[in-house]
Amino acid sequence: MIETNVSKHHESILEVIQSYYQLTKPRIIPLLLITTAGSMWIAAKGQVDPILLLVTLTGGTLAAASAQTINCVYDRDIDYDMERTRHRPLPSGKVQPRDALVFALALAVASFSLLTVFANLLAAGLAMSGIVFYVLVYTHLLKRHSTQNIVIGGAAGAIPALVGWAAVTGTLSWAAWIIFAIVFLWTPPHFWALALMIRDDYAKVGIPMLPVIVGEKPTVQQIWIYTLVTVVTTQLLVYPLHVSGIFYAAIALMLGGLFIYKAWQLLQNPEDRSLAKGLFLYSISYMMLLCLAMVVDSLPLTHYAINAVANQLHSLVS
Ligand code: HEM
Ligand SMILES: CC(C)=CCC/C(C)=C/CC/C(C)=C/COP(=O)(O)OP(=O)(O)O
Repeated sequence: MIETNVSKHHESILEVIQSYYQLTKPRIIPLLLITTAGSMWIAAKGQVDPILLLVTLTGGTLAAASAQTINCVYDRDIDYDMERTRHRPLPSGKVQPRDALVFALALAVASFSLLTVFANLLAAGLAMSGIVFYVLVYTHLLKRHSTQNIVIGGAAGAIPALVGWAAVTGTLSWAAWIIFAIVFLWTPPHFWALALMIRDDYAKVGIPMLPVIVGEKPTVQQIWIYTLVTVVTTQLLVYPLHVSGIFYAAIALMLGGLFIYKAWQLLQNPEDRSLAKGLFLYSISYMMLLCLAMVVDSLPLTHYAINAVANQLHSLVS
């Protein structure tokens, strides 16, 4: 009897923890952290202090979790009406809105303190501005009112790249803004590909996502343009900025080529949902591998290997 009660108690604690965990929309956070890491490695020229890395990624996680939790509180009405989001902790009644807000505040305070003490005030301030931008500009001002919601709101998702750069250098340089721009420009193809697949859900609750308002063809045209501009922007780190080298340039071109190819296929068949799904899934691998290439390219070992190969080639030719 006692045993049953104890195990029930444990089960409910676990359920509560799981509900709070779900409030943070945890599946998106790793990719935000990968962009932060890519930025940190370039900023540190391949030699990142492991403690600073840990602190920055933890602070970034706490800030993103806070932002997502507040978004869950704000959007609990429409989340209840959409099939995809109905089972989230607030619409399903597992967590009370007030408790979720206290949780979000605690996460934000923890993030700000950690980043201020162990990184710097600029990194901490940027993380907080990410929360404010995502909640105020995207969730409150734009999401329900403009077809440009995710274009402008997408800036919030690009802020972690600035946080990473700031944590390492204490300032923001051109390169930091280029990495910001890469994530910013990548967001419309990433999200609109998904929105093409689930536009009926958004239409049902009156969210003016681009495919709901203008239809498939103009949406895929926009996706096409943003994809091209994203791929061109990735090369600015190589030229004129010279912060990344030949390894990154080659990988970014290959990944970009495939991104363009998939966007082109969709441009030819705007109503094909499996192509939209393919582009959405690829957009995630694309960003992950692109940031990984930034990291590998920045490592001293990579410079060493590329110089060795270049010297070999040189001696073969001469
Ligand atoms: C305003 C900007 C953005 C919007 C509106 C958006 C929206 C979405 C939505 C609705 C999903 C589906 C999630 C679900 O099924 O619950 C998704 C998935 C995802 N997003 Fe975004 N996204 C944005 C920006 C970003 C950014 C900046 C990143 C990271 C750099 C990102 C990373 C991901 C990942 C990794 C997934 C897949 C999650 C999974 O495995 O289910 N997103 N996004
Ligand atoms: C530095 C810092 C704290 C940055 C925060 C950035 C952040 C949390 C970006 C997330 C972007 C995102 C996945 C939006 C989901 O849209 P949605 O909420 O409209 O999706 P839904 O339809 O699933 O609710």
